[in-house]
Amino acid sequence: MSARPVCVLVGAPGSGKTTVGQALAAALGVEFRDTDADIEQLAGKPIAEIFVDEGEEHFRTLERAAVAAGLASHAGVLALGGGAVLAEENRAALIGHTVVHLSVELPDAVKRVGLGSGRPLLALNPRATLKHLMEQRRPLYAEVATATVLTDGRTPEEIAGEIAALLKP
Ligand SMILES: Nc1ncnc2c1ncn2[C@@H]1O[C@H](COP(=O)(O)OP(=O)(O)OP(=O)(O)O)[C@@H](O)[C@H]1O
Ligand SMILES: O=C(O)C1=C[C@@H](O)[C@@H](O)[C@H](O)C1
Ligand SMILES: [Mg+2]
Repeated sequence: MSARPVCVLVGAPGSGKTTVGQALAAALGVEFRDTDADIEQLAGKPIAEIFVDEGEEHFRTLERAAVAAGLASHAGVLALGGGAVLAEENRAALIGHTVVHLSVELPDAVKRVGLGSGRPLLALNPRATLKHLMEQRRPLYAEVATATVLTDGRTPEEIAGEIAALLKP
């Protein structure tokens, strides 16, 4: 069945895509879907294990397929993995969609991801890695976003409420 998401969420690790996405979907009364969870379900193992067993390139291949499938078939809120915007194919696929960038600055992102457990790219030195990832990706999130919502110092419910208001026709 063909459908399109009411809202696609992008942002750095710890920006709250999964947490805010679930709150937003509940507020709108629609389903929530997360490409990271789709990939784990398809692969039958956690993302951290995919990185160890098959490598990041293989993960990115699975991610491009999960992004394309989600954009083509999910009618609710769709959260993308933090690195999905790195692929030109994914950025092109997002054109024409309602894409909200959950922006976060380094201090809040570090607090939220903690020691980076379950996030293979952040396993070593989470603060320095996050700083680098965020600098590299900020222009890419801005490129695909149709709106940017600030998340620092705000609760997931407040953020979801702002996005829900933005989505009203
Ligand atoms: N606005 C917020 N305020 C405080 N804590 C938050 C906020 N948003 C998310 N968190 C917490 O930060 C952690 C990371 O959030 P979440 O997993 O939703 O981020 P994400 O953007 O989906 O990350 P990833 O890219 O790794 O999937 C969780 O423990 C969550 O409870
Ligand atoms: O920032 C990233 O590159 C990633 C973020 C997560 O959502 C997962 O998609 C994976 O751990 C890679
Ligand atoms: Mg997530």
